[in-house]
Amino acid sequence: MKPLILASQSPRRKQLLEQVQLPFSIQVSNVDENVLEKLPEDLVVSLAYQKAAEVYRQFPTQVVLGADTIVTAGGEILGKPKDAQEAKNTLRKLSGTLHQVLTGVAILSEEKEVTFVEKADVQFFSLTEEEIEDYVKSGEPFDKAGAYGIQGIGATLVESIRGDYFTIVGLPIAKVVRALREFPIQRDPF
Ligand SMILES: Cc1cn([C@H]2C[C@H](O)[C@@H](COP(=O)(O)OP(=O)(O)OP(=O)(O)O)O2)c(=O)[nH]c1=O
Repeated sequence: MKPLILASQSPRRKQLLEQVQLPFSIQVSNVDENVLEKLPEDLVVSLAYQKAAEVYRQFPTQVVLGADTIVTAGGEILGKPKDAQEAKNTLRKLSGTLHQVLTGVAILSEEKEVTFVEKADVQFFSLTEEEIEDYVKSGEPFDKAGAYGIQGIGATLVESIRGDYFTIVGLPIAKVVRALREFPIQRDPF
């Protein structure tokens, strides 16, 4: 049985793995996220794979989990905003729209590799300029794809969702746990 490593600096991903009581450690990967695949589905899987692969190269006897989340709206990929201006522009684009959140997952081990992508639809309320300004001032948008966090103040921007809530937060935890059952990890509480 092998230890599980989460190749992520995301506090949300850490929390979700803790929530299901899987023992794991964290090794942060340093992947250049500017790689541009044509399809959003390919892009998130490729980024998740690269994050996991970088850590797996250093710990080839363990099982490594990587993930990546992006938002797509009107054919555009909206990643993490670089500054307040970009955060505001992103939120203006999402205002009143139905958009998609995609999370790619990659699990690597000596025995096998699994990759998959999960999608959720999110309908935003129409946002006022004041609402956008206030939200950006809160600082919450900066480390988040699409410049919002549904698990935080961003919850007030969301009218409805279709799909797995946890895909939006950054890790479709049920599918991840199910996929991990195929791997020889140290302890499966289920
Ligand atoms: C849409 C949305 C995104 N996010 C977050 C999840 C991800 O952490 C982040 C997207 O950035 P990612 O590049 O997927 O992940 P990360 O840089 O935070 O961490 P790492 O690469 O080390 O794994 O956006 C939320 O927390 N809530 C949301 O509602």
